Amino acid sequence: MPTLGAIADDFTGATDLATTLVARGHRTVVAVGPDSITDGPGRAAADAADAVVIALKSRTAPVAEAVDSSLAALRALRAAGCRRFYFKFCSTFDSTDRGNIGPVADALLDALGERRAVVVPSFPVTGRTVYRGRLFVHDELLDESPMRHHPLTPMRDSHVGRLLAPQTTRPVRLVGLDTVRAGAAALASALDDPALADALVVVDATEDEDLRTIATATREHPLVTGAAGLALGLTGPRPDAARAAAASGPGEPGVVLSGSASSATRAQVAHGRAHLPHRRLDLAALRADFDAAVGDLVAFARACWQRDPLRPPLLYAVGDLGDLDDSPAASALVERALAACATRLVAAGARRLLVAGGETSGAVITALGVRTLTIGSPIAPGVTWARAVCGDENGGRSVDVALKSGNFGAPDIFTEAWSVLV
Ligand SMILES: Nc1ncnc2c1ncn2[C@@H]1O[C@H](COP(=O)(O)OP(=O)(O)OP(=O)(O)O)[C@@H](O)[C@H]1O
Ligand SMILES: O=C(O)[C@@H](O)C(=O)CO
Repeated sequence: MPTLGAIADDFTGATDLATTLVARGHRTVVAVGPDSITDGPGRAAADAADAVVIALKSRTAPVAEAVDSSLAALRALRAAGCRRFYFKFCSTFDSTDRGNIGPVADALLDALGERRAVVVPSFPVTGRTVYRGRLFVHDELLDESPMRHHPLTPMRDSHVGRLLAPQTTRPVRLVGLDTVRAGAAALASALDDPALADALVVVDATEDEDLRTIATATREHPLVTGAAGLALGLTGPRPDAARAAAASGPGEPGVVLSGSASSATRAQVAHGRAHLPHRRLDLAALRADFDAAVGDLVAFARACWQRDPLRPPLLYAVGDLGDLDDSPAASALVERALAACATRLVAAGARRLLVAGGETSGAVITALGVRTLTIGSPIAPGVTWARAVCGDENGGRSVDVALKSGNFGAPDIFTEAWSVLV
């Protein structure tokens, strides 16, 4: 029976957290939405796990919808037996003045009858650190990093407290690195200070050891919030937690579907364009005749498989920022198109899909009717292969999926990820 329940605000974040939990000794299942673990095989998978991560597509949803789905996830996790909870948001704090990090954290605290929670975006292995409340992405402050230009959540400040304050009804407080470095006991008593009793508390961390200290200091807190880094300090009961074997064999058809406009993905798209057969989504063609435009992309991918099964085609939405279309429906159109490509390509034989972008991954996995994901071979920090069973409407096929966060992975990930799939 699981004891740790996590709610991730997007799908790449869910597999990011799950891969860290597996590495730390938790048998972990990723469930697609709260309903996936209420009965059937999803329920059985949850019962056999130490940790369950529920993947939501709530990061950029309307606030009320994000709150409702997060509360539904909390109810499902409690019903499954979980006693501690982890709200996983993005390591670059992707959100707007309205939310959804603050409103979801507030709602989860209220539902648990709790008053305060730590807020820990730091994830040093991917370059995210927090010092004096400012979030850095490698050497740059968040608002000076390419996250400034994100199509859905442009990050125009780097002070986590200032980003969070307009989103929450609670006061926002900061606990600095000096307190963290004083050790878990000192940090625990600092967090128990009555001045922080009702607050969301942003905690500095620049190294993995800081995250382990924060995890130890908060081990009695029913709710923690953060990126995946905090899970480094959560030791599970099974150091040998197994990883799923691949569903597909080498040479079986694969595809890269990229809807991300993030800078790391743009470098990966550039590398992919140099080494893989590729096509960019044509938004005008999709608007004019959606089915025909998707049909062209699918036909292209199938022809690529026939020519060279070892070089998966790359279907991508953004090569450079000039490709971005700022009309309101463009992002939904791209998500719908890549999701339609995924279902049609799986029907045509695709067994391995590398998807770039959290929203994009949510659209693809939902369209495939996947209910649970089992973590397989790791690819890069925060990126892993996972084994998924498609819904009956997609033939119930088992496929391998890698859900890559927009800003994770080396430039050659689209060509190199396949070699670790065993
Ligand atoms: N050409 C385009 N014009 C407008 N919107 C686009 C275009 N291409 C992609 N998008 C949209 O941009 C959004 C990118 O978000 P997504 O979460 O998929 O990537 P990301 O933010 O880089 O990833 P992550 O959340 O994992 O960091 C998607 O909604 C996608 O549909
Ligand atoms: O924390 C991160 O950066 C990622 O897991 C993520 O949330 C990507 O969308």
